[in-house]
Amino acid sequence: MQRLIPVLNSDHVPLHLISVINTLLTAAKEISHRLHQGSLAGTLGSTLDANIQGEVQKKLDVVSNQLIKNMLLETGLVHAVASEEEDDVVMGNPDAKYLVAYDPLDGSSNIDINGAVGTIFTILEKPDHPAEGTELFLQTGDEQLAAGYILYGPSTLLVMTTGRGVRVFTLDHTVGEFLLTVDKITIPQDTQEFGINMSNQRFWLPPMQQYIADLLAGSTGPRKKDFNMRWNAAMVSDVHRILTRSGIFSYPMDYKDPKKPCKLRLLYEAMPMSFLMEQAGGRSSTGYERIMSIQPTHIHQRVSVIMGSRNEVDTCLGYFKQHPCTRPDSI
Ligand SMILES: O=P(O)(O)OC[C@H]1O[C@](O)(COP(=O)(O)O)[C@@H](O)[C@@H]1O
Ligand SMILES: [Mg+2]
Ligand SMILES: [Mg+2]
Repeated sequence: MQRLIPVLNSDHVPLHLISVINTLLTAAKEISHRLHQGSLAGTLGSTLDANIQGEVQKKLDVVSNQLIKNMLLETGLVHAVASEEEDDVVMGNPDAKYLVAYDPLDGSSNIDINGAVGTIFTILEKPDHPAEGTELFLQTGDEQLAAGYILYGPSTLLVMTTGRGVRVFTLDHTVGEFLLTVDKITIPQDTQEFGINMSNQRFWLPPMQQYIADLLAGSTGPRKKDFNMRWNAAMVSDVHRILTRSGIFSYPMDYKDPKKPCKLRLLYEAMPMSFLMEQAGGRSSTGYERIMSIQPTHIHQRVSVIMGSRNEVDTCLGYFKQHPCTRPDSI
C-alpha cells in the first residue's frame, strides 16, 4: 500500500503544500491518540467557555484547535489560519502563502458518547490582491487547493482531494502512517438513503418540508420507492457514509431560531465537503445556489447545505425551483 507523500508527489502537488498537509496529519494522529485513550487521557467533557458561535466548547475542541494551530504556524509555511474555535484569523509567517481553515473537531457532542468525530480542513492561497486578516479567507470554494477530513471512527481515515479526485488513506497505527486504501471515490448517482435532523422538520422552508414528506411516503408516494434514514450528528461521518455508499445529506435553513437560520459553517464545513462531493461526482447546493460558488462575507458564516448523490440532489433542488424563496440561504 502506498504512503501519502509519494501519492501526492505523483499528483504533482507542490512540496510546501505537501508539508502543510503532512503537518495537519501529524496533529490528527495526536488527536486520534487522545480520542482513543478516552477518559484515560483526561480530556473528555466540557470547558466552562463558549466559542464565538456561542457553543459550549469541549475540552478536546480546545486541545485539537491548539495542536493544529501551533503545529501549522510552526512550519513557517502558513500565512494565516481560521478555526471554528478562534474568534478571529490567527496570523503566521507574513512571507508564507498558504491559508488553512479548519473545524478542529466536528460533531464534538459525540465525544462523550464514544461516537465518531472528525477534523475538517481546507487549504487556500493568499490572494493576489492586497488583503489582511479575515479578508484573506473570503475566497470561493473553487479557489481551494486541497480539502478533506480526518474521521476518527473505529479506524482513523483521511479523505482528501487536491482537485484530482477523492482518495482515502487509513492510519496504520503500527507504523504511524496514512496508507492509500481507496484510490478513487465515485458516489453512485441515485440513492435510497437520506440524512437530516428530522426534529427540525416543522421549522424547514416549504420546499424541504415537501421533499422530505415525499421521501417518507416511500413506495406509496410520488417517488415510488422506499427510503432509509441515517443521522450520526457529525457531518464528517454523515458525509463519509454518502461518499462510501450514496445518499443525500442536508442541514437546511430553518425558522427555529431566527438569529441562526443555518447551522453549518461555510468556510470550514460546507466548502471543503462540497469540494469532496463534486470531485467524487456528487452535487452540493444551498437549495438555491452551488456552495462552491458562494463568495464568503465572513469567516464564521453559516450556510444551508444539501449534498450527495447527483440525481437525488437534483430532485431535491427541483422542489426549490417550484417554491421560490426570498430569504437569504446563508448568513
Ligand atoms: O445537533 P444536530 O442538530 O444533530 O447537528 C449536528 C450537526 O452539527 C455539527 O455537529 C456541527 O459541528 P461542530 O461539532 O463542529 O460544532 C455537524 O457536524 C452536524 O452535522
Ligand atoms: Mg463542525
Ligand atoms: Mg467543531
